[in-house]
Amino acid sequence: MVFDTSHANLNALEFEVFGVDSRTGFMPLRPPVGRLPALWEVWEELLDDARHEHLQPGDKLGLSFAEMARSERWRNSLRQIPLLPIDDLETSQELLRPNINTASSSREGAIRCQTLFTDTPDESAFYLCSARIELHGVRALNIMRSSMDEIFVGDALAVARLTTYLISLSTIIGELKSLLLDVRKECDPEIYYNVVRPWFRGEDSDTYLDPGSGQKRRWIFEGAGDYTDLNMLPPDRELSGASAGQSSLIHALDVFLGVNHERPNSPSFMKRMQRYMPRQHRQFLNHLAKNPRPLREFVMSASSMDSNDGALALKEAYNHAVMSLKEFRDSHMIIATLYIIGPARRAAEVAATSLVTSISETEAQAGPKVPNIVQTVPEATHTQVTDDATVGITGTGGTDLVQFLKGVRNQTILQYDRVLGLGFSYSHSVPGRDKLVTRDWQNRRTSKPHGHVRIGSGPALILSLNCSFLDYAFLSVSRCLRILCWVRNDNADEWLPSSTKCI
Ligand code: HEM
Repeated sequence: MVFDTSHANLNALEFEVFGVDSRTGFMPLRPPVGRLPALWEVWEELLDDARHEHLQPGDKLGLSFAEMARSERWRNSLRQIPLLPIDDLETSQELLRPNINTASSSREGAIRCQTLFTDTPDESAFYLCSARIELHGVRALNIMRSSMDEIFVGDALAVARLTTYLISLSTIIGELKSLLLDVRKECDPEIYYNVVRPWFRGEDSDTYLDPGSGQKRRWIFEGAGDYTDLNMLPPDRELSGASAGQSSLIHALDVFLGVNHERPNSPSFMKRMQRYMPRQHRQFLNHLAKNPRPLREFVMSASSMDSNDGALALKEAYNHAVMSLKEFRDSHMIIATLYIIGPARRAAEVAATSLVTSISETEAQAGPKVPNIVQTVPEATHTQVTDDATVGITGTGGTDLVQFLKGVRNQTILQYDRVLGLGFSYSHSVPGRDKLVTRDWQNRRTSKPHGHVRIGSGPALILSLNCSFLDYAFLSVSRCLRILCWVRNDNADEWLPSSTKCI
């Protein structure tokens, strides 16, 4: 099978043009500068002070007066430093990304963190986990590049090679999953949640109650303007917290495999996170997305045009790679549960217990009638984590994390299902009604028929479709009005073309 090559300008992706190195991928080739040039020495000194003083987040449970005073002293010295010139940056738009710490900043085994908020091994392990994934992902990037070349050629040999590449890609994604799960070896969930994580909340991350005023407080970025609501921030002033959702590698895998997280009316979280990537990496993703011959479409047309072993093996390899990415996201949900949801619940329980204890102690001291007790005690004991657990837990990138992570996982599997149906197609009339068995939203195979589709003759037409949208039975009318669909042979536990199996 040979494809029209008239607009195939992506036969060899020029990764280097986009700052993607063939050895380190999205990670910089050289170690980052240890200290900024002399002009910015005053910033470096402030950072030294902050580390020396062991500053604590303002909402830390049991923050002492001494700690509060140290933070305030440090903030005062910050307020007094002169404004340093950044004219060059302003005119050249060098970074083109919002102004906050991000997930982006060698060999895999030889990396270490230069600066930490908390100086804990747990914080270091957390960053190194992301860095190792990014570095290991170089193999995936190289596969993408070679795959694009094969798609450009598009003949039978290319289909065979692409199949091999996709099989390797699945293995690599599986290894990324193991690297992710390895974070558990050196990063303690309680330390991560209570000590490390508060440092990288952004403007849109968890809000929490100020123990003094009882009011919700947010990060205040002094001098950043009078914006109090994220929605009022223009795109270049939005200040999200750091999130590995900014990992260029995972975005690249999505784009390459055709996993689409976009929504019709507002930019998706994933799109928003791309603003926090280095400019060139964002451009790389856009370039990848604009590929005139995306992988998924290639696989779909190969398997609809040809039902030979090669095309079927390609489809299987593609599906397998999508499934691996879905499994990566399953593991990621396990990690998010272990590191955020679990500790948030436990912290809320501790806070609730100490609230009850405080109330009973105060009642015991003050006698049976204690006016205003409910107002004073919660102020002294309420913490950000209680808020988390009762209101809904927010990720550092500002998402309702449980709902969000399930959403992206489901979006991944959607691609798998759609292609799964493609091997089975027929082009003209089918007697009677076909029973249509689908996979449901959670990807559980349903054994009972969900609906029926009735097919007319001549140019095939769907006369009635009786299944819900969420079942998303794959039905696609191709250019020649062929209807592609599948049916399930319940006895043999396999999917068959509807033309060979009419139930
Ligand atoms: C202890 C480790 C981790 C925790 C607790 C964690 C937690 C989260 C949370 C809460 C979100 C929701 C978005 C937000 O509001 O921030 C998220 C998103 C995301 N994280 Fe992680 N994460 C961890 C490690 C990683 C690593 C190592 C990677 C890969 C480099 C990664 C990749 C992603 C991606 C790509 C998203 C966007 C959603 C998706 O594509 O599935 N995470 N993470």
